[in-house]
Amino acid sequence: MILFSDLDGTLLDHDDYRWQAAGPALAKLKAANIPLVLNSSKTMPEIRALREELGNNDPFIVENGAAVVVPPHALGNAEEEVVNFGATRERVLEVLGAQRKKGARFRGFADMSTDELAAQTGLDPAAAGRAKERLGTEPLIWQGSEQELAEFEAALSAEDLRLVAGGRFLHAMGIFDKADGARFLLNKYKEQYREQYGDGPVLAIALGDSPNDQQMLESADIPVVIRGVKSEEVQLPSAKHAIRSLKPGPEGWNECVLNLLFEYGY
Ligand SMILES: O=C(O)[C@@H](COP(=O)(O)O)O[C@H]1O[C@H](CO)[C@@H](O)[C@H](O)[C@H]1O
Repeated sequence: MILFSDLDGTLLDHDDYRWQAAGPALAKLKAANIPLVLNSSKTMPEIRALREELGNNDPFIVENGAAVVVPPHALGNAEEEVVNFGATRERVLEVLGAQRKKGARFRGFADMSTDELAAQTGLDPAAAGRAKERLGTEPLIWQGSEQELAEFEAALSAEDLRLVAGGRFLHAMGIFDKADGARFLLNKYKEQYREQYGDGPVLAIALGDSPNDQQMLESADIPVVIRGVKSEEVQLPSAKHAIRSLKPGPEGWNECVLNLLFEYGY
């Protein structure tokens, strides 16, 4: 069994970013040696800081799938490996700049000071600084009309970029998503398990709360939609053993993961 989890609004509370309500399920996963792959639109420095807090040593996926990081000693790697997907942030910012010149109205992380971003998100200034260290995506607040947004999306698409909605921001990025990173790691885990234990099913569970989690949820064997500000916009893949949490954020995460662990005999 492998878990892929979104962060904001899923493992972390939407407002105060705390994960502690998920403590019991996190402890049980660790005791059972089940990998927990953090898969978020957050940046590499943000996720590194959280992994340290959680004592998590598993691979992780940053910026909506812009890069996968396999740490040393995971999946047979001696050294850290970073695999990049899609466009670079320079390319994203270049296209956004050109759109702004044509009249698109938005405010992105690159336009905000650390203090402004902290005020906007409720992150403390150090954490807001880590959120600004991006490599392949640009979160933004749209300030134009719905009609202008549709035109903006079409213009990005002509440049092989797209917009994906997180809980707070729209993310301008290349043509990749959280599912690409999850599939990449799942295949690596399957190879490793085959070598260690022979052929056998590996159950992939994915937890998320927003439209930017849709593809990751669809690619999992068990999609778990955590209740949150945008979770009604997430479609449950009907052919699967899908779950919606009753409680929001880390409380819902805790309940669903404990139930699944029990159901699968852990
Ligand atoms: O768009 C958003 O609401 C969140 C979504 O993050 P998840 O993919 O849900 O972990 O991500 C952005 O905002 C966060 C602060 O609220 C930052 O920490 C992230 O770096 C940024 O991508």
